[in-house]
Amino acid sequence: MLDEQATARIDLAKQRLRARLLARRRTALAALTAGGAGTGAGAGAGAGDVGGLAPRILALPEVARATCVAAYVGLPGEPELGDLLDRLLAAGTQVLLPALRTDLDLDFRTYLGTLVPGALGTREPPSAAPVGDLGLAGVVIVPALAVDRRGRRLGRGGGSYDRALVRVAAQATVIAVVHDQELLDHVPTAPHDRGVHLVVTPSRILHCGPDGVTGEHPEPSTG
Ligand SMILES: Nc1nc2c(c(=O)[nH]1)N(C=O)[C@@H](CNc1ccc(C(=O)N[C@@H](CCC(=O)O)C(=O)O)cc1)CN2
Ligand SMILES: Nc1ncnc2c1ncn2[C@@H]1O[C@H](COP(=O)(O)OP(=O)(O)OP(=O)(O)O)[C@@H](O)[C@H]1O
Repeated sequence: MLDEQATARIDLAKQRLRARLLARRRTALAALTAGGAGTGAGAGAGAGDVGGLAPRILALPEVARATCVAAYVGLPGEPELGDLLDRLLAAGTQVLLPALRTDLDLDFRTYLGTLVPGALGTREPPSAAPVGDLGLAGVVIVPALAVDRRGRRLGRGGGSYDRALVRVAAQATVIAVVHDQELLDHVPTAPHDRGVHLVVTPSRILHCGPDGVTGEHPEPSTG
């Protein structure tokens, strides 16, 4: 266990980093909007990610073989996921999406093609959509503000995903999606923070382990 001072130091480091990363996303989004590129499908518009990450995520073997994938609906400033959710559905994959509860914990509901507005600017399956069991997802795709090469993840600060990821099966693959410049050398984390196995950016796919990157596509020397 960390003492109170150590925990406070980590929290402060996270808060500062979060503020910097969110400011950068806002600036990039403003520049994109000012440039007339539009805001994508109304959510998830990200600087320069035209076309989205869907094809590369769908081509991952872990995703291709999963019968149930938990994902999320993009928010403005996040990397553009394109039509990932609908393509998963079309492939016959069960898709679970988060619905934000008032305590900031997440329910996961089955995506059946419709979304309604949720809290804090999110969009979620309607409340009538069947609740899904996150423990049955073979792949869990999570949003992040930053990730490091060991798979340590910084979220928006609600602890939503830290709590949700506790419910994920041990053998599931957790994938974080960030912009290239949000792949950092070090992300401050506390013991409760849950790491990720794979990081997808608009130009790279990294496999992370406790000692750092264990594999990369494309290989750095060939890229
Ligand atoms: N795409 C996506 N979905 C997600 C998350 C996320 O980070 N990204 N979350 C990760 O945990 C949860 C939602 N948590 C959130 C936490 C804060 C804000 C937020 O700061 N929103 C803006 C706009 C608010 C509004 O429009 O009302 C803000 O408060 O300034 C949004 C979602 C679940 N779904
Ligand atoms: N498993 C948990 N159960 C209860 N509270 C938790 C849990 N994990 C984290 N928290 C609390 O949530 C708050 C935010 O945590 P943290 O800064 O790690 O969020 P984050 O990982 O950046 O955000 P998120 O998980 O929402 O993407 C902290 O006060 C933390 O104590």
